[in-house]
Amino acid sequence: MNSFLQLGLRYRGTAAVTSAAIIVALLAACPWLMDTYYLNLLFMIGTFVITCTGMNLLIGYCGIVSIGHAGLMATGAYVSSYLSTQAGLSFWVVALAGMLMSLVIGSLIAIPTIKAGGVYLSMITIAFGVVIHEVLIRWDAFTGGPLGISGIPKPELGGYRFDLKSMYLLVLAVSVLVLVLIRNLRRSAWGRAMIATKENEIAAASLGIRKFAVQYAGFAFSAVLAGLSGAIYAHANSFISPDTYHFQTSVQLVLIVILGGAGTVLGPVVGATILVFLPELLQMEKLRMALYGGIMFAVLFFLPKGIVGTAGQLLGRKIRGYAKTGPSPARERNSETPQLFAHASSSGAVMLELNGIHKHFGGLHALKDVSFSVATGAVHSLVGPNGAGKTTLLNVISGLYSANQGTLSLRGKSLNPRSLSDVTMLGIARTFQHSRLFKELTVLENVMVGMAGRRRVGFAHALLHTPKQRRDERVMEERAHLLLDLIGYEGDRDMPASQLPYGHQRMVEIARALATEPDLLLLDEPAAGMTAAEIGQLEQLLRKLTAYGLTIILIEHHMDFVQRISDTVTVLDFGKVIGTGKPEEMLTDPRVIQAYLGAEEVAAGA
Ligand SMILES: Nc1ncnc2c1ncn2[C@@H]1O[C@H](COP(=O)(O)OP(=O)(O)OP(=O)(O)O)[C@@H](O)[C@H]1O
Repeated sequence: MNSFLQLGLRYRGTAAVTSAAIIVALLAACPWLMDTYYLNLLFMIGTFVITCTGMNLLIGYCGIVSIGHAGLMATGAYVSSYLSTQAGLSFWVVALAGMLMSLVIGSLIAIPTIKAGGVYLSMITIAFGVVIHEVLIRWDAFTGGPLGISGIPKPELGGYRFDLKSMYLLVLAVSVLVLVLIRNLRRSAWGRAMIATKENEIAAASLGIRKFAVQYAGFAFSAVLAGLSGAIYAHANSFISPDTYHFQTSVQLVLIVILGGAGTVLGPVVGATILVFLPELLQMEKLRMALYGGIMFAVLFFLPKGIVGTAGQLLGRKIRGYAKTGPSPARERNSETPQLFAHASSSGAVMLELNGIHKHFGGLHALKDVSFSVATGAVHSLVGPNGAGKTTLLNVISGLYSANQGTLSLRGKSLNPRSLSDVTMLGIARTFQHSRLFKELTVLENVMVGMAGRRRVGFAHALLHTPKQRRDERVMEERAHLLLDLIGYEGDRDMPASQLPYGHQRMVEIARALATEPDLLLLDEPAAGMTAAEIGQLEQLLRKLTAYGLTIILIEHHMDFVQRISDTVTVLDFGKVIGTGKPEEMLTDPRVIQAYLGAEEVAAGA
């Protein structure tokens, strides 16, 4: 049955490639099938597809809504037009120069944009678009001012001068290439890292993913594509002026992505086709902005996932680039995987040492002079009533918070973390009190994204789907399967994580943390919400991990579980350590019972 299913899905994959090839062939035949009016419209769609595929990377995958990309198109268009009209350089050289300048300007704008984040992010891009538009109007010597640049020559290749037909074919070829590149990227560790950062910055950082690196890569690539599309448009049209790169153009670009479906490979194609044809069909040139506003409102209200995203949902499967052409092939489960943890240190030595840790939140003193050490290969539990400071301590160890006072050392070396991702790379992984799986990613991808910090190939390898990228991807996929075997996950690994029952989410989150190859694993209430059977499975897993040499710090409220699994227990109350010792001693200590139950209940019980 399974092999029938796989055969069917493989057929479906081949059918998709064949259909795409037929559509491209039909589009390539268009110059001989239609008049110049429609060919011009198709050409416009192509230039939008190139820019908006880059913007889709930014909006749909990185979660950055740029409303200033018209400024980057203008950069490519003006630099290439200036160089070809003033210096007589060939289109191929000036287009490259336009792309490079867009990359430089895009990089300059990406830095403050990514650093600012949140609502300021889009405001910076709007300001950028407005500034560029002003520059185009006022810098006469370079831009020709309000009159723009005219007489821009058509590209030439080996003595052949391009006309509308060949420009259209060039745009078609570039659009197809760009769509393939983005599809490749989405299926790589870079694509997974981008989506992880967009969904949950903190969880992504806890896997060693540096937000700036992945978002900058997305911004830079989108800037290059905007520059390229600007250069192609300028040389096809022979004339450009500031009017082409108005604020309205930036809004139109965002609308194309959202209408088509942000985060879907084909979204920009569908969005651009509708937004180019619709005003023509409705003869609404003067009311174009009002029409865009109406469409934006309708899409956000009725189709928040855009046309392709919604169609994918309705069809019951994803039309996204990452949708696999078949389920992961049937494989033998392998729950004994010590090779995954070959680097773990020898037991007995001190793994982590905390000395006089203090943490304040304004007037609240959440941690007061916390000191204890954690032995390698041990399960060290942190217990204490609600608000005692357990999670705060885990946040300090994992680098999410920095301590106001005190020192930490890992394997005898001072742990002076600057960020969560730095700490992960030093060999500390964590889970969170409430599940933070990435819902847009599948179960398998959630585990694979845990390897993105250490095992990500170069951006160019990911874009081009090189043999090295394919090799690395296979290794990561195999490791992810082994980790899912290890946690005893029996369900569908290609299912989106959003559909997992809660207990499974917690276990998959542990597999994801293990994918970062830690020596020390921090678990914040992993058994919360689990059934008794699932807690039993968790217990077995933790025993196996410590047998492989991992050290575990566990926050848990299930005291019988803590008693069974822990080598050492530290009890916190009001941010202070009230004791560290063997579980049977600590959990029966009157101070601990009092901290949990409160003095009055203890007295009443006595
Ligand atoms: N980011 C923060 N800003 C302000 N106060 C905080 C912050 N994080 C924690 N606190 C406060 O610090 C104290 C300790 O909280 P913490 O979450 O560490 O306790 P806990 O022992 O993990 O509790 P629980 O078992 O309920 O999770 C609480 O009073 C909490 O409100």
